[in-house]
Amino acid sequence: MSVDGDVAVAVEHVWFGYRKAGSVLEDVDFRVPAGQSLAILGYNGVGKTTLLNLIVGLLRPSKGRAVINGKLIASVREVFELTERSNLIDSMSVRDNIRFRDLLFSGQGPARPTPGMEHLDRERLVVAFGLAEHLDKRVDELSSGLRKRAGLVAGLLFDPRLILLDEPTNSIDPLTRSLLLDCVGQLRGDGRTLVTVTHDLDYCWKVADRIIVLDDKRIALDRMTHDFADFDAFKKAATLGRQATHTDFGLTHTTATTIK
Ligand SMILES: Nc1ncnc2c1ncn2[C@@H]1O[C@H](COP(=O)(O)OP(=O)(O)OP(=O)(O)O)[C@@H](O)[C@H]1O
Repeated sequence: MSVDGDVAVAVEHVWFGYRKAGSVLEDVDFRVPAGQSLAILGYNGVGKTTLLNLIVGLLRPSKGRAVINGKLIASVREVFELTERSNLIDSMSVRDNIRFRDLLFSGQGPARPTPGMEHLDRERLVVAFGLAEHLDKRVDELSSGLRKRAGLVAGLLFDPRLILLDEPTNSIDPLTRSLLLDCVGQLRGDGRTLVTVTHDLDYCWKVADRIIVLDDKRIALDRMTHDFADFDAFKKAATLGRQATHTDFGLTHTTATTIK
């Protein structure tokens, strides 16, 4: 089964459910043209991570298909997925994780620049994300922000063409966030295909060409970001026009009632 030439990812009438959670996605259908930066949005638990896992083949649709175009993206090496727990093995150091990836990918796909394994601490990505001093720490000894940075760098070092990011801006500090936005902007400028699952609307506005909003198991909105006049209009659409209402949580002591 083939995919149209310039399509990097095809999600075709996909249905999926977990045994316990029941149906999660119903008839989800879209294509990601090569070189597009797509953001997938939607409220907690709507099925965004599930969709990413269907694309990379970790899950199998009950109906339809989700495929990566093998003509454009020829090997596993060219696909990088940053998962929420990060794509690293906890019990190994960051350096060993990168070595392991290098070993796994050696001989796969067309010749591409490989990270200088002997001088990892001097690799541009490692230096830029401030990882040099953390290379020999075990992943499970890193803070969650450092783990995210390490996961990103370990994936990007191998020059992927299809980059799938699950909540990349979660738990990172403002400086790293701005580095990440810069980095994603450059990857987008370089024609890589990006699919980001996120709640970060500012990230979408800055580095996504298109947003898909999932709601109630289906695609509720599929729009190009340049279609919106300004960030406020974008934000309204991306949140499906819903607004938080004021809620009294009963946590204040402004009333003089005491429990006896
Ligand atoms: N392994 C699993 N087994 C059973 N149910 C699951 C599993 N993973 C996710 N679910 C359920 O499927 C639904 C979709 O989960 P998913 O993680 O894809 O949502 P999400 O949109 O990424 O959420 P969030 O924004 O909170 O990260 C949720 O109801 C979740 O509880």
